[in-house]
Amino acid sequence: MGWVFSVPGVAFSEAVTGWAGGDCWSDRNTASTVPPIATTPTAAPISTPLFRPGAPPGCVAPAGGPAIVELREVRKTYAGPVHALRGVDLTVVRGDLLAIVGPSGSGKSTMLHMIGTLDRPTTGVVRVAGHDVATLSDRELSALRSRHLGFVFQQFHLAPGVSALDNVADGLLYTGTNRRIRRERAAAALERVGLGHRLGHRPAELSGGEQQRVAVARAVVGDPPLLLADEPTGNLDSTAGADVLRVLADLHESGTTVAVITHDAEIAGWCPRQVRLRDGLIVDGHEHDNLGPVALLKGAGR
Ligand SMILES: Nc1ncnc2c1ncn2[C@@H]1O[C@H](COP(=O)(O)OP(=O)(O)OP(=O)(O)O)[C@@H](O)[C@H]1O
Repeated sequence: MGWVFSVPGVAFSEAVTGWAGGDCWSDRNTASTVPPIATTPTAAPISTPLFRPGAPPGCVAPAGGPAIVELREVRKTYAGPVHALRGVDLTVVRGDLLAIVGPSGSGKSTMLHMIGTLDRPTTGVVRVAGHDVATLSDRELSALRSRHLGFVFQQFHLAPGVSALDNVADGLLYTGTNRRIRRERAAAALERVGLGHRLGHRPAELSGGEQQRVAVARAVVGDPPLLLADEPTGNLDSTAGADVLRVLADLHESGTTVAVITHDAEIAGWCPRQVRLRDGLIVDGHEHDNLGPVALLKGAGR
C-alpha cells in the first residue's frame, strides 16, 4: 500500500508494484499540457493482430473489429517470487463483451492492470490501440488511458461530499474541457446509466448500486472505446448488481467494448466471450454461444 496511481477522475492508494506512475496528480493540474500520444502506432497496425502458432486459446480473438488490446507472452512476477501471469496471449477486439474469470489468485486483477496499463509486465508486450505501452512515457500512458480506457472497480472510489454530477464531471478534468461542458457531458452520462434524476445527490445519499452506476458514468463520460470493470458487482446485492450489469450491457450495445473481471460464473455466463484464467495461465478464451448478454440481462433481477 501507499503507492498512488490514478485514472481519469479517480485516485487510488493501491499496492501496484513496480510501476512508476507518479505523474498522475501533476497531470491533473496540467491537463492541457499532457502530450498527445503518437497517432502512428509504434508497432504492427491494430488491424493485424499477431497470432503465434500453438498459442493458448486466449489468443483466439472472435471475428469482429480491429484489436484494441493485445497481450503477447505477458508474464508478471511479483516479489516472492509470485508468478501471477505466466505467459498469456490475449486479443480484445472492438465490440467484444468479455468476462475474465477464474478463482481467487488466478491472476485476473493482474491481467486487468496489464490491459489497463496500470502496471507494466515483467516481460512480454502490451499493446493498446496499437501502441506498445513499453515505448510510452508515463505522461503519454496517462494520455492513452484517458483517451481509450474507462475503469470501474469493486469499490466505487467516489469523492465524498461531492455531487454525482461533479464526481462524473471530474472524469474529464484531464481533457482540458471547460467546466460547463464537463458538467453537460456528466449529466448526459448519468442519464445513460439511469441516474438523470440524481445529479445533485452526494454518494452518502445514494444506494450502493446507484454509487456504482455513478462510477460507471464517470468511467464512460469521456467516451472511451474500452471499459474495464473489476468485480463491478462485488459489493452489491443481486438486484443492484443486475442493474449495474444491465448498464454495462447497454453500453456494450451502443458500441463500447467491455471487459468484466469476475469470479462469478453466472456473471461470466452472461458474456458472449469468456477468458478463463488458472494459475496465471489462460485455459480457455473462446467465444461461447448464448442468447446474447442484453437479452439475458434485460430479464435479470427483475
Ligand atoms: N502487488 C503484489 N505483490 C505481490 N503479490 C501479488 C501482488 N498482487 C497480486 N499478487 C499475487 O499474485 C497472484 C495473482 O493475484 P491477482 O490479484 O491478480 O489474482 P485474482 O485472480 O485477481 O484474485 P482475486 O479474485 O482474489 O482478486 C496472487 O497469488 C496474489 O497474491
